[in-house]
Amino acid sequence: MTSHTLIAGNWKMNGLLSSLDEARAIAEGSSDSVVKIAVFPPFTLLHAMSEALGPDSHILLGGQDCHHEDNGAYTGDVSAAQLLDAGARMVLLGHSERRHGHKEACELVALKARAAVKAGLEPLICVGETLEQRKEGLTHAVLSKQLRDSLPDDLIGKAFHVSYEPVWAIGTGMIATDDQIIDAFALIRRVISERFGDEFKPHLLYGGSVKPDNAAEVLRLEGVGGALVGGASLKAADFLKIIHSAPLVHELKS
Ligand SMILES: O=C[C@H](O)COP(=O)(O)O
Repeated sequence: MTSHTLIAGNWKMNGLLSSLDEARAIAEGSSDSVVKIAVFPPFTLLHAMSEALGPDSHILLGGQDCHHEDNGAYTGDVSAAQLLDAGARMVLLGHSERRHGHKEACELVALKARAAVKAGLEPLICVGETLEQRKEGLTHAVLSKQLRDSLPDDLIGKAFHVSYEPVWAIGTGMIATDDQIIDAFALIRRVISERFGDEFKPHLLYGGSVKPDNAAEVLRLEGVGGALVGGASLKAADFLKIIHSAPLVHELKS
């Protein structure tokens, strides 16, 4: 069974209205690609980007986080329904910059995932170990716990994606080795199929220092269904090179 490769760009806290030109250039430069493409701009650009790309754009937009409640007195937060209203179809959850920077626990990520699917968004849930945890031989234990506790039962039968992002590979230029990625993906596939059944095969992405010059190698690895790209998604020229180096489809392994 095959699925379209998903290349997702996380702009993090980068981008002003003037950056919409990059989004337009990404759309124009990938109009003939069947690779699934997603961009996660900051909240401030979501609606403007949706308008700039138009209602029939092949670029899927997503929020970088959402609150777990539908609405209420949560200053500074954004609900899943508000993301949808602004043009999002997806939402990033459990990114390590939130798990570590904002001390978000797995249980909170699970509540957010529940709110996301309830609103009709596809969650892209991130998991990954720190360098210390890897050195201590805890990678499998950490990934298993994050997957077990961050993925609610509400995801059963819903479209969602998981990205393996070793924390030490994010923004460092130090991409994980092929063996490390293959090993982590085998574990992630096993935990997800134990939890949701063999039939269920979400997109599994790799994230962490994916660049135009290493994307093709990562994306050809067994079971890698796409990439979550940070820094190299900010410039259309770089992001397009990654999109064009991706296989159009990949095998879904059980
Ligand atoms: O969400 C994206 C990841 O954090 C990867 O970021 P990076 O490509 O800048 O290393």
